[in-house]
Amino acid sequence: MYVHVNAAVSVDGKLSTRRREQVAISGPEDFDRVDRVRAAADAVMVGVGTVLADDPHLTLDEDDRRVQRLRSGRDGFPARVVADSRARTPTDARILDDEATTYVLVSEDASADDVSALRSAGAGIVTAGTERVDLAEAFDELEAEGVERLMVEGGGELLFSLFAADLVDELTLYVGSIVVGGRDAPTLADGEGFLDGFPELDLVDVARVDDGAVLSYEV
Ligand SMILES: NC(=O)c1ccc[n+]([C@@H]2O[C@H](COP(=O)([O-])OP(=O)(O)OC[C@H]3O[C@@H](n4cnc5c(N)ncnc54)[C@H](O)[C@@H]3O)[C@@H](O)[C@H]2O)c1
Ligand SMILES: Nc1nc(=O)c(N)c(NC[C@H](O)[C@H](O)[C@H](O)COP(=O)(O)O)[nH]1
Repeated sequence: MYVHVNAAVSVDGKLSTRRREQVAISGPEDFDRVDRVRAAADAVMVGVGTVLADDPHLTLDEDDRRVQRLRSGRDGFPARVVADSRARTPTDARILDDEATTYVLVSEDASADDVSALRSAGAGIVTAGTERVDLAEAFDELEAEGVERLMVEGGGELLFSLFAADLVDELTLYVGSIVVGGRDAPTLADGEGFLDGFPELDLVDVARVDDGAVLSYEV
C-alpha cells in the first residue's frame, strides 16, 4: 500500500492550538490541493483524536472530482478510515454517515459493546493489535479490501506512529505563515518522539501556495 501523509502546520510546527481545536492553517488554494490529493486516494485516514476534535467528513468538496471518479468506475468518494484503538468514535460522527464506506481500526482491547455500536452505525471494523492498533497489520487488511493508495491527514499521535513503523511513502506539508505556539499544542509528530534513528526525508519540491509553502517529501 502507498501511504501519502498530508498535513498543515504553523511556522512553529503546530497542527492546532493547545485546546486541540481546529485551526484553518491552509487557505483556499491549499484546501483545493488537499481535495485533489483526497480524490486520488482509495481511502482517507485520521486518528480518533482528530474525529473527536474536528468531526471531519473526509469527502470531496469539488463535485467534478466525484464525477470523474465515478466515470472511471470507482466509488464517488474515497473510503474513510479512523485509527481508534478503544472504539471511541461517536456513533453520530460525520464520518459514519452513508456518503462513503468507513472503516474503524480497533485493537483487541476495545469493548465489544462499543465495537458493536460502531458496526450498527455502518462502520466496517478491522481489529489489529492488542492495546493499540497495529497499523501495519491493519493496512494489510485494508489492502485486501482494495485500498492501494491511502491518504493520511493526521493528527500528531497517529503520524508519529506511522513514521515510527516506517509506513510513510510521501509527505506533503503546508506551512502556513502563522505562529500558534504552546508547549501542549499538537505537532506534526507527537507520540514518544525519536531519540535516534530519525526518519530522513528527501525534499523533492517547494511551492508557494496561499500565504505559505507546500513542501513535498519522499520518505
Ligand atoms: N493541521 C492539520 O493538518 C491537522 C490534521 C489532522 C488533525 N489536526 C489536529 O490534530 C489534533 C488531533 O491530533 P491528536 O494527536 O490528538 O490525535 P490523532 O488524530 O493522531 O489520534 C490519536 C488516536 O489515534 C488512535 N490510535 C490508534 N492506533 C494508534 C497508533 N498505532 N498510534 C497512535 N494513535 C493510534 C489512538 O486512540 C489515539 O488516541 C486536533 O487538534 C486536530 O485539529 C490537524
Ligand atoms: N490540510 C489541512 N489544513 C488545515 O488548515 C487543517 N486544519 C486541516 N485539518 C485536517 C483535519 O483532518 C480536518 O478535520 C479535515 O481537513 C476536515 O475535513 P472535512 O472538511 O470535514 O472533510 N488540514
